Amino acid sequence: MNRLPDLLKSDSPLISIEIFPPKTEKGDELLYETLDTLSKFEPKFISCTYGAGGTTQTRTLELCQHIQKTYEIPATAHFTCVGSSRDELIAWLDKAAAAGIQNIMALRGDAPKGETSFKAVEGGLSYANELVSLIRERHPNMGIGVAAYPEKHAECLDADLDLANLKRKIDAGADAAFTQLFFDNDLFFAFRDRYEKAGCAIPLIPGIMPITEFSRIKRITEMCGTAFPAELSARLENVQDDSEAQLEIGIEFAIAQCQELLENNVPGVHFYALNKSQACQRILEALKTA
Ligand SMILES: NC(=O)C1=CN([C@@H]2O[C@H](COP(=O)(O)OP(=O)(O)OC[C@H]3O[C@@H](n4cnc5c(N)ncnc54)[C@H](O)[C@@H]3O)[C@@H](O)[C@H]2O)C=CC1
Ligand SMILES: Nc1nc(=O)c2c([nH]1)NC[C@@H]1CN(c3ccc(C(=O)N[C@@H](CCC(=O)O)C(=O)O)cc3)CN21
Repeated sequence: MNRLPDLLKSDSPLISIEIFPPKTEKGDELLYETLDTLSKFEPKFISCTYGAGGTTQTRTLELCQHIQKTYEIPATAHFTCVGSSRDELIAWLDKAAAAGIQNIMALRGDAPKGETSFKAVEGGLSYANELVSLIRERHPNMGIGVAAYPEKHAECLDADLDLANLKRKIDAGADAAFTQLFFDNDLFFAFRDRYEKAGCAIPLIPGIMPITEFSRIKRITEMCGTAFPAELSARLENVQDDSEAQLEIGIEFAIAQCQELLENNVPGVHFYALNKSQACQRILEALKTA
């Protein structure tokens, strides 16, 4: 009952949380605190990134096991094609399944730091749809999430082509699509219309990143190719030296954003909590009482 297709059958929205493996002891402490706090809201799953933003690939499975054992919340392991041959990918998938992981976020992955474009290794895979096919072939019962880009993936020159590439991942057997983070709901709604018209039939779940600090969000939106509304940017710039005020603006914005999405029938919300608890805690509290 912990696989994505089962989790999606529930009547309540699919609330999920994304974290990343820290590199330092202090980072570990922050993560464990965050998990203690956010697990109380009983998210349907907690996902852990794999080599994202220059972080490590080696701790994803260990942290997923920790989540399942400590909180009895299903974990979703992110997995990418970066740096691995087909045989190495298969070995990791077998290890994940043996570790009790029942859901995988199947990604191509970003180019490693310092490199400008993604290059498959010899005997490796080039696109996420190939990874979805490989998972379906080796582990037919695995729940599979894939990434969707309301504002188009930065490398793809054409929005319709990018949508066709998303459709390939769906046709290969993905169970749900999770969007890149965005701040403009109208962009999401326009994308959802195109997604449905293109015959994409699996649940499309918006990915939301609460703003916690202006400098961090600027760096992350650049990495993700996400538009930042001018009005929001101006409001944050006005309080450049006041981190409390930035956090408050971020929380208020995210609550309103999530409420509008839920009023417009999204199947859930995936939170890019990224090891911070405070903003998500306040947002989840507000959504519960709304
Ligand atoms: N490491 C992690 O945990 C996470 C990584 N990501 C990032 O998402 C981005 C890409 O990953 P995915 O969306 O899974 O990649 P993808 O393979 O779906 O798409 C990558 C690019 O290739 C194009 N493309 C896809 N399939 C194609 C095909 N068969 N033929 C020709 N072109 C094709 C797409 O339009 C896109 O521009 C990366 O930037 C990835 O790192 C997102 C979330 C978490
Ligand atoms: N292109 C792309 N790549 C991704 O990896 C990715 C997306 N998009 N979109 C959604 C989420 C956001 N991701 C992120 C974003 C930021 C950090 C991050 O804050 N990293 C730390 C690194 C800290 C460390 O090295 O320990 C940071 O402070 O930037 C991690 C994953 C992963 N996902």
